Amino acid sequence: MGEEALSIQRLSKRYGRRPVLEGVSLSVRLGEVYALAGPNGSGKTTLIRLATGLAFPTQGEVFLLGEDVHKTPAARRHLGAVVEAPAAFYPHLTGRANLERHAYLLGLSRAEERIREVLARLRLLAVADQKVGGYSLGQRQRLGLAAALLSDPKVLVLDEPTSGLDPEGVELVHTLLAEASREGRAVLLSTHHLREVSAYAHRVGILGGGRLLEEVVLDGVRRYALEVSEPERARAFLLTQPGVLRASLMRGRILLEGDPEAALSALVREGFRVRAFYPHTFDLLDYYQEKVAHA
Ligand SMILES: Nc1ncnc2c1ncn2[C@@H]1O[C@H](COP(=O)(O)OP(=O)(O)OP(=O)(O)O)[C@@H](O)[C@H]1O
Repeated sequence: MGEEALSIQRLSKRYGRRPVLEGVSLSVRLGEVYALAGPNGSGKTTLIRLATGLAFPTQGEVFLLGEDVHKTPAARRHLGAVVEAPAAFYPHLTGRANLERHAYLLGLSRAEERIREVLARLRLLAVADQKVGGYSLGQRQRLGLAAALLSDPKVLVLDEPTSGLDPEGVELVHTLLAEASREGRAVLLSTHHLREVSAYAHRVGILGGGRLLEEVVLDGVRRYALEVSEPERARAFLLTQPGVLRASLMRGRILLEGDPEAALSALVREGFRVRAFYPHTFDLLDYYQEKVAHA
């Protein structure tokens, strides 16, 4: 993971007397995808708008590659963003013409090739020369993403990029996010789709009551659950075995990190009865519901 690209520091926002965000700090590195989750009204969109410099905080700062986005408007040159769904386009212009206009406003010269590239990436070439007024919600959403990528930004900020998309569109966005990460971009996005988040995000921040309740690191480590006789003794035994990195007890089961085959055969050799053995997937949705319920 690269250097810190987006840094949100002690951000607070009030509307009138009503606090919407209170002292939220987080940062996203180059190559990292950070997903914001939280119930309706928890402040995700507000945070995203503040992060892009479109709204001003009551307190706190936002830095894009070291530049304060609210004090130095030029900091936004590092940024590609979709902050409303669907993004606003001229309905009487074609998708391509909308992107040409966007490129002109961004000051991009000789943008035709780049426009073709982002249209292809978002699978919009077939409708590129049709008026946006006739686009489906999903096509409009994808055009928003194409516009966000146009300037080849280091930082992408996306408010619910998969909302309104069909399963194929959702898959396309996931691929795009994974690519963005490989290309070294930093991505901050908001989402309600927690079961999918582990497919593309490195970290998830859970917002509740205007605060960042927790950050969950999705480290991609494979874990296995073992149901075995005498779990405590089996755990202690496993910890002595080569190839076992970690073994912990979780509601009567063993949670294992390490070589699953070596662990399994060692247990059987030692005479433990293994009743079940399966990949353990961290259930972010369960975890999230528990966090939000206790917030
Ligand atoms: N311009 C505004 N003026 C007054 N209150 C606002 C304004 N914008 C947002 N709010 C309030 O701030 C709170 C947070 O809203 P926000 O849209 O950021 O939440 P969210 O987490 O994005 O919700 P959702 O999941 O529904 O998109 C809400 O209670 C909302 O009513």
